[in-house]
Amino acid sequence: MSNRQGDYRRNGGGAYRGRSRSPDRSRARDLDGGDRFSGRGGGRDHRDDRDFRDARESRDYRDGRDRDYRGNRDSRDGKGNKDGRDGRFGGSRPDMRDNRDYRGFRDARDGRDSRGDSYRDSKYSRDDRPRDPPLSTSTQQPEASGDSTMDTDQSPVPQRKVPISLEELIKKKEEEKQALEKPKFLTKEERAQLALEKRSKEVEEQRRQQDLDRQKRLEFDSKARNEVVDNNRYGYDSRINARDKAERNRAAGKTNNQETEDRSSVFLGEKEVESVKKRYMGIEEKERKVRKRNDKKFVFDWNADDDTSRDLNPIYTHRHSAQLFGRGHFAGIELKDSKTRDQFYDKLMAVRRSDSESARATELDDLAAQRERKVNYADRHWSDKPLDQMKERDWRIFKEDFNISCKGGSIPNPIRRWSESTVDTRILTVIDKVGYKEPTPIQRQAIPIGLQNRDIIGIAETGSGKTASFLIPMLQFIFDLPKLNEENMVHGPYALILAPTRELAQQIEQESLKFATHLGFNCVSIVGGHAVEDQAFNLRNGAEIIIATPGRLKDCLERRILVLNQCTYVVMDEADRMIDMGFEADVNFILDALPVSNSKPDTDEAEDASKMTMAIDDDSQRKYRQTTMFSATMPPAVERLAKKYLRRPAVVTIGTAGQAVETVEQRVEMISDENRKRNRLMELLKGQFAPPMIVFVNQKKSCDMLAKMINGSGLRATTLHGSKSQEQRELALAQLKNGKSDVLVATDVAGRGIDIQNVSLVLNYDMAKNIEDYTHRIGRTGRAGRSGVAITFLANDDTDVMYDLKQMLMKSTIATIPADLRNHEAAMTRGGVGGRRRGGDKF
Ligand SMILES: Nc1ncnc2c1ncn2[C@@H]1O[C@H](COP(=O)(O)OP(=O)(O)OP(=O)(O)O)[C@@H](O)[C@H]1O
Repeated sequence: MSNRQGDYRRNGGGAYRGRSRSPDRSRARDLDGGDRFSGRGGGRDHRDDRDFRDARESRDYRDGRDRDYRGNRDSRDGKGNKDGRDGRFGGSRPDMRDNRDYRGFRDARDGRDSRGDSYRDSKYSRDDRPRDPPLSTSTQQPEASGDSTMDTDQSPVPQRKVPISLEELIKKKEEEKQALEKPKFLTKEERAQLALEKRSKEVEEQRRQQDLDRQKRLEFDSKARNEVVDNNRYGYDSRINARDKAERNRAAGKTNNQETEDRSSVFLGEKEVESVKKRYMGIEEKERKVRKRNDKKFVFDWNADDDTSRDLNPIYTHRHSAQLFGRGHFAGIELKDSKTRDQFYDKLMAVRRSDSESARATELDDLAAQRERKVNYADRHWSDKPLDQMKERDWRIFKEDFNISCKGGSIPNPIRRWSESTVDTRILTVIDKVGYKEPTPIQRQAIPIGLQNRDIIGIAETGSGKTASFLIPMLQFIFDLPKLNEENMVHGPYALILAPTRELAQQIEQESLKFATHLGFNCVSIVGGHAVEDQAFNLRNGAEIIIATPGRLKDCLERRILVLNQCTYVVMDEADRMIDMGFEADVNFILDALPVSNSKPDTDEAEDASKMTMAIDDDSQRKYRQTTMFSATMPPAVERLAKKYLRRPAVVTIGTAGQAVETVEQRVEMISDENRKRNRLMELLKGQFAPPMIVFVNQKKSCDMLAKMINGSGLRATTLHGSKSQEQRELALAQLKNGKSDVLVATDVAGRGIDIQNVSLVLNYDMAKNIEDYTHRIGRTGRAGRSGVAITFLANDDTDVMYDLKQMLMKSTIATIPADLRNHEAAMTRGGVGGRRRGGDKF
């Protein structure tokens, strides 16, 4: 055993060498173990002793944290432990590292000294294994040693503390430093412990800081209190007192709310307190006003007492109100008013003035009064002024009063009364006889224009007297022409009036006859439904005025029954309707049959009244042809006709073009079901309305059917539509006019121009196909200033016209729009059929 030990010892200092030379793993363990053994058994060997001490220290160290570290390191990256570098296990051979790894892992797991394990792993048996030296001392000897030196040092050596060398100390420190720098593995408990310590330190620091702050605040408060004593004389004491009081209250156990109220009342006004409460305490809110559909137009979200500005600021309680009197005066101040207020000064001045000064003052007063009289005179209403004193401003006001608007150059002033017009007195006499006291608006403006021989487009609401507005200038025009005789009557009439329907043509004839018979003029109507021969017979004596429907007139012209060689005055009544009915070609044919020698030039001369009223040439009395168009509606389709045949026309519009007359109350009922319509029709006809009444339908067969039904109910009904004979049509109208019928059931044939007195109700059993026809239909009532009612049954199919109808009802002040129509999808946007613009006005 000693030999073996000796062998080992000889190899002791060269552990590395021995290991490197021994690839065998078991041998390496032997060498390793031997090396360690000899090192410890070095006894007095200086180095060995140190080694021993190191080993002891190392063991102590290992028992502590290093063991964990080592175990961790070993198990983590498989590298050799620190002891290996000391040479005790040394070497970098992989086999050895494996061995160390295993040991390190086990150490970490068991928490035992790895050295013992190394011994166990060595080839030494239990008996041969050297004993561990006691930890407390370094003097114990190894159990065996093959070294002679050891043998000689058998006697106990007095213990001597050898100071550690400087190099080793540095090395040791270096190692410790490295160890500290390396990452340390901490158990969960240790980490928790560290976190607790850290937190407690933070809490401690916070408390310390709070104490410091509190201390500072107390110091500040006491300092401020001292200052407040000085400030009392400046009035700050009340605020401080309030705060003190609040503190006292708090001390006395008052509630927070009471306290806040007390404080608020000191600093804030009542309103402010309320608003603060509302903001922070959620005080109950006033209910917000919900605006109802039928409420007044302007509804505000606030009440008058919601205005807090008055209460908050005394400045606003006595507001200054601007003293402005009357508009139109300089700086808004009326001199008259200020004069009366200055009477005091006037009296004072009168007392103080000398005689000469008083005389001068009187003179000045007279001048002022004179000036005032002049101003007052000039400011008179147009109705108080003679014609020659009418100013431009007066005419403007006059036109505004009658809703007259004109387009075109050199438009003459309107007529205020019949006597002021330049119309022949014989005509005026007839006007008086007919009973037209005052001219209607369209007559006021269209007659003077017509008298200037200007072309006119006249647009005025239904029943507004358009017939007379073209008839009167026409009569005047004919007056200036040579009397019709045997010679010139073969050249045809002087004037031609075209109308879309026979009824309208005949009605115009009757109206014309009122005037013409008195004036000695002859009027003849040429309409369909009557024998051409009869009409030719009527023309045997010639006629100054012919009223015709385009179709029959064309027929007559083609058959040479009539010629238009001297026709110089042309009227197209309801021109839009003629085009609608497809008469445009016929109208063109007729107008082309007029002589071209007297057509007006398309220059500014056409607007020159002096030139247009004169004869074209000196040797004859021929005049320029005058062409006019009149209707209540004037859609753009008429523009083509107007452009071709009218020269520089003056466009006169009364009110808004296409608008229904304001005297008609329009009502709409949404009914689609036929049975309901019939029931409602009977209910209305037998209700509040007095005869005559007119019911409009869209189909001829509906006319007869409804008339039968109405007749069955006890009312007397008659019908008017295109399939009736002319006699039946005329009879129907005559019966309604003379009261033999109560109800006229008609198609649109009766929609235009038919003038029956006192029609109380127009009922659109079927809605008209377009808004123009609707306007004319409802215009059969409320004529010549009288009032009437128009009721329309609107079906869901009438989508094409809903938008225009809604717009028309909205414009009227006395119309009611049902919710069904107001909210109907088709009433929201313009519909229209075939791209045609509805209700438009080009002129
Ligand atoms: N100045 C007037 N004073 C009183 N009544 C008048 C006046 N002018 C016309 N009238 C009467 O007013 C009614 C309507 O006149 P007229 O038929 O000419 O109207 P309108 O505008 O042509 O109507 P519509 O557009 O329906 O054809 C007639 O009965 C007519 O006698």
